[in-house]
Amino acid sequence: MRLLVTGGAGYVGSACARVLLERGHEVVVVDDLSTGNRDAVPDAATFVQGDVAELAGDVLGGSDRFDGVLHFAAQSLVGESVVKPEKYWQGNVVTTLTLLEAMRRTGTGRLVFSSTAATYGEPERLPITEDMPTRPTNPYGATKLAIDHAITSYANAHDLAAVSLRYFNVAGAYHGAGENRLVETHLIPLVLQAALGQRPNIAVFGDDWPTKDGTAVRDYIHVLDLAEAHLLALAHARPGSHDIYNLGSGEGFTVREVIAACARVTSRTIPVVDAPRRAGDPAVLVASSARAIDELGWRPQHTDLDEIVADAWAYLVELGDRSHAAGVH
Ligand SMILES: NC(=O)c1ccc[n+]([C@@H]2O[C@H](COP(=O)([O-])OP(=O)(O)OC[C@H]3O[C@@H](n4cnc5c(N)ncnc54)[C@H](O)[C@@H]3O)[C@@H](O)[C@H]2O)c1
Ligand SMILES: O=c1ccn([C@@H]2O[C@H](COP(=O)(O)OP(=O)(O)O[C@H]3O[C@H](CO)[C@H](O)[C@H](O)[C@H]3O)[C@@H](O)[C@H]2O)c(=O)[nH]1
Repeated sequence: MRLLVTGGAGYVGSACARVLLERGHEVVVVDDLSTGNRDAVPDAATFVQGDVAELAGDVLGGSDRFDGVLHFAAQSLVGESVVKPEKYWQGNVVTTLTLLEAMRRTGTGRLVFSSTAATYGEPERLPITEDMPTRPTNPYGATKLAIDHAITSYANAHDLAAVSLRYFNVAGAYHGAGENRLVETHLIPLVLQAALGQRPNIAVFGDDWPTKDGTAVRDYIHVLDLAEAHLLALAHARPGSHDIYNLGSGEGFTVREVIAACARVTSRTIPVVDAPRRAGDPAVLVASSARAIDELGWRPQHTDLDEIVADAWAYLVELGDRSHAAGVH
């Protein structure tokens, strides 16, 4: 297929672009490099630098038709979304509505959208299934939920073939695609940067959550397993239908367990400090991926936390001075 990958210079988008190319697809990446890196875009992809909201019409309307779009481009930091919600409503909802219109006008019929566990908010029970209430606890999750609703109505009214993948916490690395953001807020890369001495310590946000050690629980999914799910979703998408799938490894780890895994894998001492809870964070998020396993035939292969951390560590070590964090203290 000939595919538009928005956000293909970012962490997840660049890993998926690699896997799509490996399977023989043609990939055009549109990315404004606001949080992504030019050198993360695979050489075999065509790269167009700029804002999806401005470029989607022109790119999709070009002489060669696209078979589909994988839409990764987004603002995606929970904490930032609480203090700058306007950036999230504009950058996520308005941008995606523009993309959906460009797809409709150009007859581009297939969409795989990066939704999130953050659409559910604080779950009533665990693991989280797709039929549970969606009550986001932060603007980031609210914007992704609004987009999911918009996609459903485009599928119903305009025959869009759409799949939303609700990722839980993505981690690990694949062939040069890993987490290297200018402003890093995600737990595993921050802990590993502390292990490398690029940061003085890791702050644990809250030790009074209702969990086994008082720190928040998340479900970490390997970026390569996630990429495989995108390929399956592309093949599965049917006109007039919008299917939603949770994607996680199905096991929850506390922040302290993640730090312990990082210490094991790196054999380094990781200085830890306690800090207040982060605004907008739910206590526990653990996925049921049963629907993706049943309907997409998804088989996650890299669910072991130490393996996930080891891949992230190998990426960071190989990155060396090219890491944005190398100069940060
Ligand atoms: N990383 C996770 O744990 C996680 C979990 C759930 C969902 N997601 C979703 O997955 C997607 C990818 O996340 P990521 O972690 O790779 O983030 P990222 O910040 O590494 O990548 C996002 C990419 O999109 C680009 N971008 C943003 N807005 C753009 C715009 N308007 N036009 C063009 N390019 C734009 C950025 O430059 C960046 O390269 C996001 O939609 C995010 O909400 C991520
Ligand atoms: O320095 C830090 C960073 C994070 N945490 C904690 O570690 C856990 C994981 O935090 P991340 O920032 O790594 O990830 P989030 O769970 O906040 O969010 C991630 O997963 C969500 C879905 O679960 C979203 O989709 C979002 O895009 C993605 O960033 C949270 O409890 C957070 O409070 C710390 O204690 N210290």
